[in-house]
Amino acid sequence: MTAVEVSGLTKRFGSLVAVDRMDLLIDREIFGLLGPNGSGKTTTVKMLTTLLAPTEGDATICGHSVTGNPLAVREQISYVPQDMAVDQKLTGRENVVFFAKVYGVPHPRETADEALAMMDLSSRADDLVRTYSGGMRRRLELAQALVHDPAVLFLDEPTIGLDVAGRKRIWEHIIALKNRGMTVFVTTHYMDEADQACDRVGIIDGGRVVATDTPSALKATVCRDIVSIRTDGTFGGQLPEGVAFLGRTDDELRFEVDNGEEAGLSISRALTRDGMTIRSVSIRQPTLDDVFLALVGEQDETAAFDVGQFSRMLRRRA
Ligand SMILES: Nc1ncnc2c1ncn2[C@@H]1O[C@H](COP(=O)(O)OP(=O)(O)OP(=O)(O)O)[C@@H](O)[C@H]1O
Repeated sequence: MTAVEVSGLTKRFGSLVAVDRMDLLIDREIFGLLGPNGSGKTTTVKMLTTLLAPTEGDATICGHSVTGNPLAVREQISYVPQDMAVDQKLTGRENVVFFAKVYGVPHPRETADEALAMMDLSSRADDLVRTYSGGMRRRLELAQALVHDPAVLFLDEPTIGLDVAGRKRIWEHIIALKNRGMTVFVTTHYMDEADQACDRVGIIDGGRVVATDTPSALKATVCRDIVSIRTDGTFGGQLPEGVAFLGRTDDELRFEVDNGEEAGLSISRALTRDGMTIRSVSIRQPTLDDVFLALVGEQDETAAFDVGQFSRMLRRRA
């Protein structure tokens, strides 16, 4: 039975279509839902975790309908939102045991210890959570989510606010859970992490899934070299033959070309002729970020990232 089956899932808020006729099949894999701010990721996760009723369509989790049998769905899933509550005045173990009791797990203490061990937290289990690093708190949240042995784990931005080492470790744990047979549905802003860790990704824009595939298959759709040029000035759009404009982020223009080394020079000349100042030129293979840019288009980096939400997250993890 497919772990997650989404069919025509739609959510409208008044005239706004937040999620538009989504179809997905996800099973025993890490599936990353990627999209800019406001594209419908959280709304999707809320519908799949039975926290929000769809306007149309349905989804099943391990065969149970989110609309028809939400209680059965809840038995099969865990959801770790960005702002999950852990009690800082309790120890790690006390937090996880509390969760195990809430779920009615038969042996809460033993189950909590297993979950803590799985997240490499046994040695710090009796320390107060307020002494934990951000990465440890995130692992504690994962341990809490594991106490009732869910078939499907939903994670909202699991690595946001963590340092590089903390992020790497969280992904190692997520991959280990997948290898134990769990299905993991994750939302993230970090393309490089999705590229490395996700078996498949779905790119959502304006509530519509515009592409679903493995990161390598998606990158293969942008099969040429990428020339990325940092500039000042306004891009006039005049380009040498064979050069396709991929998009821009801040002061960086990206182009898709057959031969990066040859094209880098001719594009630079064309931009200079337009009165632009070239700051740097780099040539590389396509990344998932290029695919995202090609499909979703120009992103305002400040809008694509909720600074207030991020600051609250950092304070919470401090
Ligand atoms: N309760 C609500 N009432 C009205 N509109 C809503 C509600 N919840 C979400 N929306 C709108 O639905 C759209 C999708 O929002 P959603 O939170 O799902 O996006 P997202 O991709 O998760 O964004 P982010 O990356 O910021 O979390 C947005 O335009 C948002 O403003």
